[in-house]
Amino acid sequence: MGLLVDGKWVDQWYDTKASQGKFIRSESEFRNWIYADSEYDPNNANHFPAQTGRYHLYVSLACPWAHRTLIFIKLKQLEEIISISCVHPDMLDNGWEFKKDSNFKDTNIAAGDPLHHFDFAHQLYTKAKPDYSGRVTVPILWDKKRNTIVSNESSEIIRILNHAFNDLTGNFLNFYPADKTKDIDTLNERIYHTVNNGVYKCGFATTQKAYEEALTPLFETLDFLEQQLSSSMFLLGDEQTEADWRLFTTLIRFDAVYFGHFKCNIKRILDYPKLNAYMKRLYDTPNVASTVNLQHIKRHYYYSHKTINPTQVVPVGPAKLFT
Ligand SMILES: N[C@@H](CCC(=O)N[C@@H](CS)C(=O)NCC(=O)O)C(=O)O
Repeated sequence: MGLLVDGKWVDQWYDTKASQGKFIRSESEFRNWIYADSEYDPNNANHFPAQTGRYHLYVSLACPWAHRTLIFIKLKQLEEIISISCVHPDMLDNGWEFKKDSNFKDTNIAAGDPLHHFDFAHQLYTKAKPDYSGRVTVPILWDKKRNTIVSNESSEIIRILNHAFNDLTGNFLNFYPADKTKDIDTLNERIYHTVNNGVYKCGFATTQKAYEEALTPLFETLDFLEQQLSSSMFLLGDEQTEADWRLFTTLIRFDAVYFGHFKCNIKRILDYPKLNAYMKRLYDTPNVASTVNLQHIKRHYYYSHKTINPTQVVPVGPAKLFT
């Protein structure tokens, strides 16, 4: 685990000393946008045009943020428009790596970097910006034409995928409809801070206080969501929205990883009847189950985070995720 400093790779774990043991996530750096023809402005350097075959999405099958983008590729039927490949689950001294490994083959997604044949994801960042300083994260949405990173911010990549390529795919499913944007944003805000990032705040905390300060709101939100789901199929009624998919990728990792490895162990998702049934409903959405790779998920967290799990032993359980 490390980061780039002025374009040079430095192997360094998260620094929590300056923040009283708290894990603080850094902001994503590449924040450009892809637009459909009618909205694209060629004079704006932050605009990229929606085109078939032009973009490549680098994901980790272990990563909940990258997982959102992969789910949107499936929901929006973008496989023929955007190519995809995945990194190796182990994120060690060199950060994310592209090495191919028959032990971690995914039947749905090719491994490696088919565009540049790089060894490490940090090489993509320095190709896009030679003096880049910051973390090297996935997902990475790459433009093959301008040879640069369009975006490395999953919340924005899913908004792009939700809309920009509609005319090319003919898929007009909208997970961020105009009449629900306020409610989605409100839910996203709470779920991001207390659940999506909340589990990381628990897991990467280096003081008891910082850990407990993250644990309490995490379970308050899970209790709230259990209530919320007592009267509807999805978080905002009987139609899926972006908020559901942002929550799903954390829920599906919870019992297998966050409960043990990140010490989020007041309750499992299995102990929440409504949340568990909801997670199964989302999992059963066509083409979604194929995006869930528990082998990559468990291996990544337990093997890569040596400060939390120095033996790197990966647990065998849980026996089941669904009731
Ligand atoms: N805000 C980013 C966060 C992405 C992120 O933190 N990804 C993790 C993997 S789960 C990562 O690549 N971490 C590497 C690091 O922090 O050095 C997003 O949502 O896209």
